[in-house]
Amino acid sequence: MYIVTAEEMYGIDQFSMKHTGVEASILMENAGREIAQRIMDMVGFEQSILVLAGSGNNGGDGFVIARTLRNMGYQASVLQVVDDEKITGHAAYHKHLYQKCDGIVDPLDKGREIIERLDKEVVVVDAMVGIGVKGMLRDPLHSIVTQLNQLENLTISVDIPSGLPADEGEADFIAVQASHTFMIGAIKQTAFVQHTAPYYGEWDCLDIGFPTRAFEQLENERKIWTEKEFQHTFPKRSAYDHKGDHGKGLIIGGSANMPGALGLTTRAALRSGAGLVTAGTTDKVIQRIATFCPEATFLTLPEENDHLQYNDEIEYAKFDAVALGIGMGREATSRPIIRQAASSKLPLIIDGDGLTHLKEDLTVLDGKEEPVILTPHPGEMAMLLELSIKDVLMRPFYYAKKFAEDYNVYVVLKGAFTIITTPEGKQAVNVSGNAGLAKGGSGDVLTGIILTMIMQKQSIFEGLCNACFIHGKSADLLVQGQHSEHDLLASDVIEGVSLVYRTFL
Ligand SMILES: NC(=O)C1=CN([C@@H]2O[C@H](COP(=O)(O)OP(=O)(O)OC[C@H]3O[C@@H](n4cnc5c(N)ncnc54)[C@H](O)[C@@H]3O)[C@@H](O)[C@H]2O)[C@@H](O)CC1
Ligand SMILES: Nc1ncnc2c1ncn2[C@@H]1O[C@H](COP(=O)(O)OP(=O)(O)O)[C@@H](O)[C@H]1O
Ligand SMILES: [K+]
Repeated sequence: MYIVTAEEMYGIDQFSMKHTGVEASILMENAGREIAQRIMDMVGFEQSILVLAGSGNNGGDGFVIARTLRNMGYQASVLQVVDDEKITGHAAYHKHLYQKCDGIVDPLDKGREIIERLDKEVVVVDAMVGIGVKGMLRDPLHSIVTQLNQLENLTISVDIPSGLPADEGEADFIAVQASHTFMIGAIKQTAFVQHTAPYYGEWDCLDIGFPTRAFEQLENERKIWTEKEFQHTFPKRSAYDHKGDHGKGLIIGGSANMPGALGLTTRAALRSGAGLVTAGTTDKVIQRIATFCPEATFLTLPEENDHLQYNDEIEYAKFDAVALGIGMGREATSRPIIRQAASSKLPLIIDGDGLTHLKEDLTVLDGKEEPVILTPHPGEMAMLLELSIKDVLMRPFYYAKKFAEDYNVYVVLKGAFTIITTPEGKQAVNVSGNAGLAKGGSGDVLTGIILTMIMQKQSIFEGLCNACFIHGKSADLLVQGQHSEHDLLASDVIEGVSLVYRTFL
């Protein structure tokens, strides 16, 4: 499923109409009928349904929904939240149809009273404004939305909660707080932005017949990565495989105060299926983590002040990929390791403290031909871009893409919705995972899984998406079973990888 801005959605619309000849009022009929079907799955005959219809095509969807529900025997009526003369075009056509089918339309001047007296059992369908919203809602919509948000009624938004912008980057708005949103044709970008996502409530995205080609012509490819994509792309193993077929990974990091991080990454890489994993770290760290990952091999690296020190004896050629920076600390003596690893001919993952070192000298990426993967959380992304965390959270798609393109790297911007971006700007969002992962060590586990995935027979992009999917799904399956979001530990997430494989493969 594609993730779009408002402008891209209008582009899909125009393309579909131009290239297939489908009419806008038919798309509206499809949208309204699909959503009505979903409402019927949720609501009983005994409940009344009040559709709030606005002036644009979103309101037009509302009239189709009300007509379909009434035809199926439901008690539905429309409160028109704009004056009659504002209803034009396809919305006017569907209003006319609705009224010809004996549909009731209450006018705007009754609006305040109707909403004030609304029984809490009444289901509200919000078809006031869709992706055509411009700026802050004006009255009467502003006051209707304020009123509505104080009620506890089940509220189902059509396409997008009214008032909410479809595009990231907007801070000032007032919007319907929906219980459910049924998006039409494609997922709107703000469904994955931290301060706007909660307005959608639970959501689903419905197909209304836009042709695939309409999505393929989009300049920015943004998709959601779900179990379908995971199952479709995850490489199968052959009966004759040997350990060399599943990658020899090197993990460099660890310091006296953070030995566990490296242990988590190493064990996660092993559990997710790497052929061989070597942890390159100080002798002290090896002593502390060796029993946690008995299948790993170790490479003792020199240290100074309990931190890794640059050394030119690492034989990179023996490995297929490197992950670097985990629990490494920020001592300047460790920094040259980044340049050294970047000059190896291997795919390179830079995580945690490695990103802080990288920021000191981004020229280490110059001319590197093999894939480089950065795995920042929003704080690290902000540090790399010299912005505030608030800026990054406001436009995560834009900033991840900008950095990926500017530096020719893959960016895995972590969070409740992790955004994976290729150097060409293609993006995917992983939605698996839960707040049980908001704990120290979760990111280290992800890095281990990423290392393994990029060494398997799949593209780097697919490998990154699958790694994020596995990591989040492990946490999801574990909190559905013996764990909760409170007690879940990063080390549990490693063991949960088995559950993911057994459930989905
Ligand atoms: N072919 C299509 O174009 C389809 C469109 N669909 C629906 O059409 C919607 C987009 O339709 P439109 O482009 O007509 O736009 P909308 O219906 O989203 O909104 C435009 C209307 O909202 C009013 N408005 C905008 N900003 C406002 C503000 N700040 N305060 C108060 N009123 C404001 C405008 O005056 C205008 O009348 C989608 O969200 C979707 O629900 C669906 O019917 C599917 C097919
Ligand atoms: N609320 C959440 N919902 C889903 N995933 C989350 C949530 N919070 C954190 N995560 C995931 O957990 C990981 C945390 O990584 P990071 O912040 O680097 O942690 P650490 O540095 O402690 O290892 C990321 O993969 C992130 O996507
Ligand atoms: K709406």
